[in-house]
Amino acid sequence: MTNLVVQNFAANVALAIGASPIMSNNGLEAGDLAALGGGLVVNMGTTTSEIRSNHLKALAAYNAIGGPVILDPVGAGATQQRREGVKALMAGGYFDLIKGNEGEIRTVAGAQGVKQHGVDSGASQLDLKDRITLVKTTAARESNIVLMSGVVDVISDGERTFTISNGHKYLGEITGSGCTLGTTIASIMAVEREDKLLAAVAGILMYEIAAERAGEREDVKGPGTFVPAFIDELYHIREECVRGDGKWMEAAKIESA
Ligand SMILES: Nc1ncnc2c1ncn2[C@@H]1O[C@H](COP(=O)(O)OP(=O)(O)OP(=O)(O)O)[C@@H](O)[C@H]1O
Ligand SMILES: Cc1ncsc1CCO
Repeated sequence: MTNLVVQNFAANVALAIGASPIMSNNGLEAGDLAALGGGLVVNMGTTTSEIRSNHLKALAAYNAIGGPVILDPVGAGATQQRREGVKALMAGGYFDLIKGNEGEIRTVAGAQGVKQHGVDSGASQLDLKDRITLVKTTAARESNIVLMSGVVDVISDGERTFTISNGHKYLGEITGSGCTLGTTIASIMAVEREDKLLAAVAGILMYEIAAERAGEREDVKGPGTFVPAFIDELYHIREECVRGDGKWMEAAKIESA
């Protein structure tokens, strides 16, 4: 259940990595979809009160059978409606993973006075140490996984915390890079059920290493040519995985925090 801006992009990212997307804004069919064994992304990017009620129905359906659910509180710190929306969703069920940029995760954590001017985070207000502490404590409080994306991503399940420094600047110059990172993670969480943090880290690395490969290509001249190259590189990493070739992971820049 993603926003109207990125639906097509998110479906293409899902296909590239070998997942099987279905864009459904109808909470009444969520029970049938949950039974298929996939994951759910609840993305608040273009939410209305009607969409929120569908999100809550879907959340209940996936929670009922333990299917993995991700919350992407897009633009959470930008408007009062979105701040209230985050609270309503978090009170309405369990999210296995909450992901967002700095402004969004600060809002999820309950910080006052966060001022996002759009869906982007804007200039960072926190140093890396404070970002790590915020992510770790919020994950411990919610008993789930929290991912704060950015140039350096911070992810924690409250006990294990990692920073990941892969990615490419063009990810910050296109719409939906955070949203489709959520699509990627949800797809892997649907398959790797034992260790959700491992699933999420694998998704981040696949996504960001594909972005690095795309950004370095000679045919990529800027954000416009980056998007199709990025989808191709996600597809290439998926093909390498299918062949049992895991060399792509040697590019991982991950540290325990
Ligand atoms: N300058 C950058 N260098 C490397 N990676 C980046 C950069 N900017 C963003 N990213 C990566 O892009 C992805 C999305 O992160 P970002 O924080 O930009 O999401 P977002 O603000 O929620 O995006 P959107 O609202 O456009 O969906 C992450 O994988 C992040 O690591
Ligand atoms: C630009 C934009 N506005 C609402 S959702 C979205 C896509 C990036 O999250």
